[in-house]
Amino acid sequence: MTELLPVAVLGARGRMGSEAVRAIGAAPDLDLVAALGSSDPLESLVSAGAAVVVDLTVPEATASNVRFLVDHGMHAVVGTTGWTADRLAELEAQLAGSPATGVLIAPNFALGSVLASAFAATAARYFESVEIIELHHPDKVDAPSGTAARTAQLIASARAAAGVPLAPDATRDELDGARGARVDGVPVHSVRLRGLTAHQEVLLGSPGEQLTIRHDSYDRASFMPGVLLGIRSVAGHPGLTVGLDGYLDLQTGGRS
Ligand SMILES: NC(=O)C1=CN([C@@H]2O[C@H](COP(=O)(O)OP(=O)(O)OC[C@H]3O[C@@H](n4cnc5c(N)ncnc54)[C@H](O)[C@@H]3O)[C@@H](O)[C@H]2O)C=CC1
Ligand SMILES: O=C(O)C1=N[C@H](C(=O)O)C[C@H](O)C1
Repeated sequence: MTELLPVAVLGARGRMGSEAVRAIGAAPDLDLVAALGSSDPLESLVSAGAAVVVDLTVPEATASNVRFLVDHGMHAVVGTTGWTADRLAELEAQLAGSPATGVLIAPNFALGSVLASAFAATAARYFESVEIIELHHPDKVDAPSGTAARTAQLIASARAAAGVPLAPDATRDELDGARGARVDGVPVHSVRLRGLTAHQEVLLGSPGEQLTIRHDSYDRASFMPGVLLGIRSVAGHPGLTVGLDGYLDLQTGGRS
């Protein structure tokens, strides 16, 4: 008989955490050994024997949670937002002392979203203007979304590598926030609306044409295949991986 992989969830009673608990419970190769809420001690992960821990908590808690996991040699699959460049650098430094441990920081687990961000970064090299609109449920505590921030970073670095200048913008007189937040120079606009789940549009414009790359998560079920892929793959990817695309082959499968 093959051994089951012992998995724990942090934030297990939240919107994403409860969905992850269900998905892990239904997976024949995984064993849910702990499901922790905000007042449960992290030490119980050690006694439960968790090998992989999924963090779906809040931006204020996730960095210290992951620090604890790496300290205890547990692999981490993190969907929580709030991972600034400084926090990622600190985590990388910690992982250097724990070379067998894998951490996946995935701003978005939905395959369509990962693909949409990759398509947007490719397209952004060829268009004069680019802006992002992210749209979410109004219970979300952070803005802009982690996905939008990551997409903007991918777009900015693809444009910089291709020598594309900053998008033109003649705005001189602006009500604060009217042009959105700038993430690596890319304007990001956040909408919070009851009825929505998680949605994003990347608008790309050049003289006489526009391309819109849109992704919609209508249900948190959309994130679960990515969560399970992360759980099953993280031990095979020691060190830090940012973005589920790090575990996927996004090359086209076509023949030339
Ligand atoms: N990567 C992805 O695909 C996705 C990421 N998210 C992100 O996941 C995070 C959670 O989102 P939701 O589930 O919608 O939020 P939520 O507010 O429904 O759930 C968060 C849960 O974490 C708990 N919590 C807070 N601190 C904790 C701690 N120290 N230890 C254990 N539990 C703790 C809270 O009590 C709550 O139950 C957010 O950062 C969100 O942006 C959300 C959806 C998809
Ligand atoms: O809070 C959410 O709901 C989501 N958070 C993530 C983000 O901030 O990008 C992923 C997805 O957009 C849903």
